[in-house]
Amino acid sequence: MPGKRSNVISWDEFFMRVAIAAALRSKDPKTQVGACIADTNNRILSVGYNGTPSGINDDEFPWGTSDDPLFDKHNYVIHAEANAILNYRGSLKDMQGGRVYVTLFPCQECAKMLVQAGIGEVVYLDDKYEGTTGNLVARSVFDRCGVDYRQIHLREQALE
Ligand SMILES: O=c1ccn([C@H]2C[C@H](O)[C@@H](COP(=O)(O)O)O2)c(=O)[nH]1
Ligand SMILES: [Zn+2]
Repeated sequence: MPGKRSNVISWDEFFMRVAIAAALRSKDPKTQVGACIADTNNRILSVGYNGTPSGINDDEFPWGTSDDPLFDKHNYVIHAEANAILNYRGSLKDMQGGRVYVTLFPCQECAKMLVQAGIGEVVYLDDKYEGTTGNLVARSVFDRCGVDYRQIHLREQALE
């Protein structure tokens, strides 16, 4: 009888790859973000990526930044973490102590939302806004609210 495969990917890697797959759906030409929420039993609860509100066609949306707030994408886009929380159709109680896997360290608004959703740990890939005010506030929110956060790095993985 053949033995079982042993070189399977870890839960961390699995959920982060799901978050990456979600980010691939993003129409933002500069920054694509994906989020995957897993519960304490390693079940995926929800997934999201940064995109426009459902009433705005993301194919026709002007995806730039502008001095005019009405034409700046930042004022319209729903962040990946927010979409992951909002996409969940079950009870928010299910997220208590769960983990969110994000391809980019959350902004301060998402940090507050993740705390309120009951997320216990943030696992992230990229931190390209490290050191900015929003990034420092987000870390402060997590620190004050007892939410752990850690960065992971993915290795190349082919199916064998
Ligand atoms: O917590 C976050 C922070 C940002 N995003 C999204 C929102 C925007 O679509 C991009 C950021 O655009 P920049 O041009 O890099 O400022 O990332 C998110 O989903 N979650
Ligand atoms: Zn955000």
